[in-house]
Amino acid sequence: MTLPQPPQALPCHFVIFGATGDLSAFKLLPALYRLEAGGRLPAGMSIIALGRRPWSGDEWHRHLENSIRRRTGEQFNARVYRRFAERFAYLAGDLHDPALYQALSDKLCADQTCADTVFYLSIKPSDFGAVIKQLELAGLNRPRGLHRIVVEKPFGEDIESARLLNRLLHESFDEEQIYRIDHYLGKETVQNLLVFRFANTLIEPLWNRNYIDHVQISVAEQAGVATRADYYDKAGALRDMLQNHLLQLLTLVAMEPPPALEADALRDEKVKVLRSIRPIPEQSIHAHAFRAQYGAGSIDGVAVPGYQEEPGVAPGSIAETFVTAKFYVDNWRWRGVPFYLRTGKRLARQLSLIAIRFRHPPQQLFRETPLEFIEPNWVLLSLQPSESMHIELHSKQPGLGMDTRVIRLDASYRRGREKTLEAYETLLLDVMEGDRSLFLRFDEVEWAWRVVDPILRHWTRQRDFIHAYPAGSWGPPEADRLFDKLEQTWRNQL
Ligand SMILES: NC(=O)C1=CN([C@@H]2O[C@H](COP(=O)(O)OP(=O)(O)OC[C@H]3O[C@@H](n4cnc5c(N)ncnc54)[C@H](OP(=O)(O)O)[C@@H]3O)[C@@H](O)[C@H]2O)C=CC1
Ligand SMILES: O=C1O[C@H](COP(=O)(O)O)[C@@H](O)[C@H](O)[C@H]1O
Repeated sequence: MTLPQPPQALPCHFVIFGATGDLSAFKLLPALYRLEAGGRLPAGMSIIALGRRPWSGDEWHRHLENSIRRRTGEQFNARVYRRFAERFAYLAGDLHDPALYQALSDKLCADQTCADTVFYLSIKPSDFGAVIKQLELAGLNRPRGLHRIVVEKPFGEDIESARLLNRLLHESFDEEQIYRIDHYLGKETVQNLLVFRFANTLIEPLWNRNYIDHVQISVAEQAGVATRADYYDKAGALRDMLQNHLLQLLTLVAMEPPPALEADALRDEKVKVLRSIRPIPEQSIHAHAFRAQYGAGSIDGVAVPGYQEEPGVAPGSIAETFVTAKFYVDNWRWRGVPFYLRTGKRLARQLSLIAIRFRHPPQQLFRETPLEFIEPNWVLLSLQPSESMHIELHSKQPGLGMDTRVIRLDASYRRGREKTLEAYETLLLDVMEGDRSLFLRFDEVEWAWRVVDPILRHWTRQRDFIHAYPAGSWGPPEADRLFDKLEQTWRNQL
């Protein structure tokens, strides 16, 4: 799946904006540590962590060590950690303040021979523009063509701001320097979806409206908003998850086989899917999208506060922590097949699952059992916590009668203790090696905004109401109104 890329030198510096935040603590720093442990970080590359907190170097290093220990547990290796920690310097400051960029420039330019830098924007989207402008004003984007900039999702806050952001980026960086990241594309389970579909002649002929009743894509989290309200309260689940991760999954389920497993060929096919999604008319948003916010409840028997009580959440906030939406891909393969997408925080269980439900057989062979009562076939692609793939079929129960039971074929791709790289390890390595294959092209982002923009506009007008669900549930039952048929219900387990 890798396109030949122009050779790019390994970077000398890796700069993280938002290094004190959640993404950094839980995903970026542990991924960099694992790359260090695997001997994959460029020798001599320094890592500059930028945060708002006025921390000393020691305070930063305590935070760094805690983050790594928390994620590595018994795998923590003190020798590797020492080598890793030596790469870091912490710079405190406000990212709107030119003084921060002066201090950064002093650090980066101290060694005149070593220039190539990765700038990683692990901050809220409304701050992306300010950082890009300040980098330009401080001359840190020069010489043009040299550095790389990684921009987290959501890329913008709606279609217009995404276009503006893209224009702004191109004023300072060439397209080859820009890495629009969606870490779901770095997950092996997600990449395996393409292999499952396009390397098996058994599957592909059934993968269409003639055999598939509907598709469900769920990303359910048990975690709440934690310390991320500064970002999340303005984003909400639609921008945070659905516009990017879930729509990317939808495109991979629905796309046509590309002419080659090459980055741009894949992107072209994904864009075709996004372009084929039927626009939701403003007057029927309520039948296609649903939002809600968690209230107090309990997760695994432990009481947890509601969203409104979380630190940093604005009083009376109507940010959605749960969203479900129904889309139709109006093309020859999929017309009439609903794609149900759902994601939420503080749900009953962590479950990221693509569940494909097949149609009932056309003939009622088992006279006592009406067709609607026969369990349909499912293909279940579980992304996490279990990384597995199952196909549910019917088989005869042993005995004299003709009773059937559901059997499951295990099509999981990982055997035993086989290890894989985590998404951020793969993607950070790609950035350092200059490989943009798994990163988004702007038209993908733009078309994805086109899909969700009508929902955002409608919700902005309805600023006064949001449904509620207790933490630890599967969301409000009212959300089921999106299903086209009574027999369609969410699949909440593998
Ligand atoms: N958390 C996750 O699991 C994932 C997050 N992302 C994306 O990563 C980005 C960041 O999210 P997340 O880490 O969760 O958000 P957080 O709110 O946890 O972190 C935001 C970071 O930005 C810094 N910051 C905010 N305002 C300023 C400012 N004015 N000056 C300097 N620094 C500032 C904060 O510094 P300080 O804390 O010191 O105030 C903090 O380091 C978002 O785009 C999100 O979509 C993507 C994938 C997963
Ligand atoms: O992008 C984000 O993703 C995480 C979930 O990522 P996962 O790899 O653990 O599934 C989500 O918690 C976060 O809100 C969002 O910003």
